[in-house]
Amino acid sequence: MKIEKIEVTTFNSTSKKVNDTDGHTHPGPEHDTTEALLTITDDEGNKGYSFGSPEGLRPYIIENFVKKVFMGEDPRDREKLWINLAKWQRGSGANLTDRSMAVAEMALWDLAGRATNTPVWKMLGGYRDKVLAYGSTMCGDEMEGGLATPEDYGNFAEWMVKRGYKAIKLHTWMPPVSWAPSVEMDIKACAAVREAVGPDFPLMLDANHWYSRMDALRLGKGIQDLGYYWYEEPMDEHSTESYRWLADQLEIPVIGPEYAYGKHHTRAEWVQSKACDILRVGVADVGGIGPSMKSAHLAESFNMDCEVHGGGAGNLAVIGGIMNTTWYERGLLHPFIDHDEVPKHLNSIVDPMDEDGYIHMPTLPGLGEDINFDYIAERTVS
Ligand SMILES: O=C(O)[C@H](O)[C@@H](O)[C@@H](O)C(=O)NO
Ligand SMILES: [Mg+2]
Repeated sequence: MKIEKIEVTTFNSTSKKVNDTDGHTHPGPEHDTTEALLTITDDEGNKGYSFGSPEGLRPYIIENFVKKVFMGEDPRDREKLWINLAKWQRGSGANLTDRSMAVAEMALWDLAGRATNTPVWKMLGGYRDKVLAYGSTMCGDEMEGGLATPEDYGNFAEWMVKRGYKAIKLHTWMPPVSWAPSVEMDIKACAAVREAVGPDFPLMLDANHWYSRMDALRLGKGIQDLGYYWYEEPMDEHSTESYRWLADQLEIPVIGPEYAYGKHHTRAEWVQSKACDILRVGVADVGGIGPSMKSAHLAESFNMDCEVHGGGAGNLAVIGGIMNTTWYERGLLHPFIDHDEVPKHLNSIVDPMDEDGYIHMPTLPGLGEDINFDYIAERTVS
């Protein structure tokens, strides 16, 4: 098997989500967008697919990095190809991102799964065929009836419990909301949710990223008193020592890192430094499924859980292949967003949740995405 073709199909679609000036996602008016599909084809006609952004898969990235490393190589040699791509990253002038690496690497996994009629989560070890989901809210906003007040969070939590979620994570208010960040308001929102769901329901807080140590400690103690299950990303994650300092002072488990650069190497530093009680990894954050599995296995070696950041086929596959995890992050949710609505470029969502709150691993070969190729072909722009 030899990689013969690497193509990016950019196509028109629509979205009901918009990003604020801090990059956080919120509901918005339906608008046109462009998406991108990477296709890798080998000399036996096997194909692997992976969705990404047109910017992350732009010709400069594909021609100068992905093709240089992948073309002519055996698509099954994922570790060799990923390492060689990672070596290019250092000299790429920050053009080759972990997220772009992840899209390219996941297309290799998808090709291998489709070629052998095997779901990727089974190739990764097939540890579980279903996983409980937690409802992960969007960041707070100032929308009437949205996530604008602690009561809004409490009401939405009641809805999520009725929908079947067995845990809930809040993302509270962050800039550019005019008065955010606010430790007091974060604690009020967490208290309203605790009140809404009762004393034993698992709750987590994913805070503002930019709090100071003292504010992060104050907030951590506040949610600790409310019996929260884990505390996530209250400070800039590039200060490992700040998280070691915080974790040392709190009973509530501190989880991370989510977005700190450095892949599985950074995660090794966090475990070694005792900067987290639960490790965090996501395919987009560390460059794909391979480095995610390395991170999860690292945590396992320390009897530590590793909770996966974000939804989607790649993260779900990692969860299906590892023992030391409990949840699938389903979201980001909002009262104005129907998470069960099927994106137009798919025939079905990859993470339907049953009435008991479980996501079942996909049965399709490869990553398991049920791609609507006709829709993509009809709206291809390049
Ligand atoms: O807006 C963001 O920072 C991300 O969407 C983030 O909130 C979300 O993916 C997350 O932190 N999950 O844990
Ligand atoms: Mg997070």
